[in-house]
Amino acid sequence: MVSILVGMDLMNRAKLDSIRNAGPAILPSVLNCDFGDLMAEVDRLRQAGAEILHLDVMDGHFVPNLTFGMPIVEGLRRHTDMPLDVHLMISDPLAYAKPMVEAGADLLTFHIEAVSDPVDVANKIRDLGVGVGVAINPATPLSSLDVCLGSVDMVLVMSVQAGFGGQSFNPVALERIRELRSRYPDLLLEIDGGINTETIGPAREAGCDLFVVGSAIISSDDYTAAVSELSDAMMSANGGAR
Ligand SMILES: O=C(CO)[C@@H](O)[C@H](O)COP(=O)(O)O
Ligand SMILES: [Co+2]
Repeated sequence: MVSILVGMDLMNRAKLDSIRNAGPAILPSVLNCDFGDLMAEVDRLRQAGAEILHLDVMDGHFVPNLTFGMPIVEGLRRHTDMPLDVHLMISDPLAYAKPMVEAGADLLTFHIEAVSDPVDVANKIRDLGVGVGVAINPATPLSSLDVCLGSVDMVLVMSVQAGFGGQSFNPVALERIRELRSRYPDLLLEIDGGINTETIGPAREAGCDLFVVGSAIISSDDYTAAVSELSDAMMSANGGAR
């Protein structure tokens, strides 16, 4: 069991490096895809050029929406070698961190609003051998992250209130990305919510590395065209804020 865990840790750390080196990158969220055809949806996203998957885990308690847990993550892990970026919108991230890692998560992100001791949560997730991220909702003061920024690999700046796909982009996220980028030049920054061809460029100019996109891809009839248009908008923006 120990050697299996050690092997899994090495694999997860390698995937974390590939996430870190992928930026700037588009991460499709499967939240609004066809769950009756999930693995084919993942194949379509992969063929469209996606390299990392973003998985939105919601518990119906921290957010008023319920999605999926370890069995789906584990099924996706067996189906694809893409790194799995797991966004935990749950009230008790430590209760599920180890099972999520065992299911195949490569990067586990908890919400700052959900925990009382974010340093302890970050350290315990890191000890599982995966990358650790902290997410912040638009209404939460950015200063609440200060205590744990030295303990995480990534900050996920929410550009919508966590809970649902298809919401409108909140530009407060751009100010936050700018501020975090200027204070922490090497910190991995991800943005999530309302990212489309209009918003991805400004987010890159603000200094963001990873761009989660749900409905702007999934509501398209042609995932390849959607990813390509997003990629063009992302790459033509000046990412020099870093
Ligand atoms: O975490 C969330 C929502 O809480 C996201 O990952 C959404 O799934 C992104 O969807 P769009 O806003 O791009 O439709
Ligand atoms: Co998300």
